[in-house]
Amino acid sequence: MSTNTELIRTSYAAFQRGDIDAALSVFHPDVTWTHPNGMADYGLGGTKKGLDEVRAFMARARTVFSELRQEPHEFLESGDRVVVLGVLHMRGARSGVAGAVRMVHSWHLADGKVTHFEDLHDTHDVRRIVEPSGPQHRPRLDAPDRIIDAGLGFWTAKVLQAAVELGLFTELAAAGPLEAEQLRARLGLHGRGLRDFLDALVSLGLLERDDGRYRNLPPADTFLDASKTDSYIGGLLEVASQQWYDPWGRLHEALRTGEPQDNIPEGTDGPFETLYADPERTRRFQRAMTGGSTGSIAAIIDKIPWSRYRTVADIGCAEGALISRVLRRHEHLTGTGFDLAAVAPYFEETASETGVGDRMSFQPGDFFTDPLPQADVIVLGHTLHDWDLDTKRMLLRKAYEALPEGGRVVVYEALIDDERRRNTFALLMSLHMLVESPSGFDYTGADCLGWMAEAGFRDCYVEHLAGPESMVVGVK
Ligand SMILES: C[S@@+](CC[C@H](N)C(=O)[O-])C[C@H]1O[C@@H](n2cnc3c(N)ncnc32)[C@H](O)[C@@H]1O
Repeated sequence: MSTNTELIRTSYAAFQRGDIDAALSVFHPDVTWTHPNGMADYGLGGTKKGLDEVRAFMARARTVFSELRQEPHEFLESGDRVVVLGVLHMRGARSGVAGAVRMVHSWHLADGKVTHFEDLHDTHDVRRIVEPSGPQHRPRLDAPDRIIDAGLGFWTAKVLQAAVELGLFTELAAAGPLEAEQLRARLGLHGRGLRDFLDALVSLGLLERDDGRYRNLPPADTFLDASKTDSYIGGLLEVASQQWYDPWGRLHEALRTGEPQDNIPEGTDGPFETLYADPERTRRFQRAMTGGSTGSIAAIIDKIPWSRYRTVADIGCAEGALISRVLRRHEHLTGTGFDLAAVAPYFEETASETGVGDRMSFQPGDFFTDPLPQADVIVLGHTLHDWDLDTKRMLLRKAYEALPEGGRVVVYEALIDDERRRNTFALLMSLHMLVESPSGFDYTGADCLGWMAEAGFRDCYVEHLAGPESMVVGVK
């Protein structure tokens, strides 16, 4: 190994031990140290010159982060430069929120001393950790109008769901701007309430109206046009309307009895077998899962170091959105979708439509009775939350058994924040499990880190993905 890389490794090791003097001993007294400008709000951005300024920077960093750990993964050396790829694990001092952010460190050396260091990372991700009042945190209900708005939240929900179920956005995407009367005829509507319905969607920022003609705004065009299969999320709203709305109407009953409210007759099979007995509901559910996972999948494609791995298995893969999208971006990978046999036709459809069918295959199975498929990376998306604690732990144990040394498990879903006071969506998702499943519940990143450690995983971390969702990653 070259001396430059060795030198830098010792600096990381010293920093990890908290031995700042040793960490800085490899730096030239006139070193320049550059941090992203986006961190200037916390007194950290810009370029520092000389060891005193670097020490002051580190002291400042300790007031912003109560924990800061660098996990270097790759050292790429070229001449007098070393570039290090890795992950920064941090906890916001004020927020208490922990998370991980990808980092690129660029080191310049001359005569065995570091002359310039630059830390590159996405400051937007850091902001979510330092100031957790981002999209996960809904406005507090601190005024009568806000309380009423939240209490009547189902009005907005039903307008959105009806628009999706009627195919309004898909029609507008295909036909271009249409007058209310044209929409009435094309969608087979009565006409009463139509203008209010369309203008409500204008007020919500999904439609625009010019000279009496309605058109999709970009969010509706991208996410609610069913013909854009890669970005469509409306499947989730269809299921919300047709399957979840009624049971949620009996939330109070679920809280009284602890029983799910989805009308599954007692003594029938598990929730998924009952759901999959009906092909129409099965198809709808598959589309809903894809819709709900689209944002997180896009982030996972970038946030796992896929170049180090050759195979990926998605446990509870539904129609295969994750496998097909990861494989499309990372052409060296092959993937296995593992799910109940009833899901096979929908997975095969995805395989044939996405152009990566030769690299993805379906393995039917039941994770209660079968081992999981062997792969370098095993993904469990929105799967642990369906089940009780013993099953969650059992699935992580099985994932550990199926991975090679160095392989990764990736668990992703809406994680409740560790203090259980911010991520409203994740808390509501857990109530959704109450209403929809016999024993499921959502959990915090800290909970999952604990279960992973019990299963034997090391170097575990939590990283934000999209909206209210995060992933927990562990290495075998
Ligand atoms: C909530 S969905 C999540 C789907 C997908 N991973 C996602 O995030 O969009 C749970 C998945 O677990 C699958 N599943 C349920 N019970 C299973 C079992 N016993 N064995 C294998 N898969 C199962 C379901 O069929 C479903 O596809």
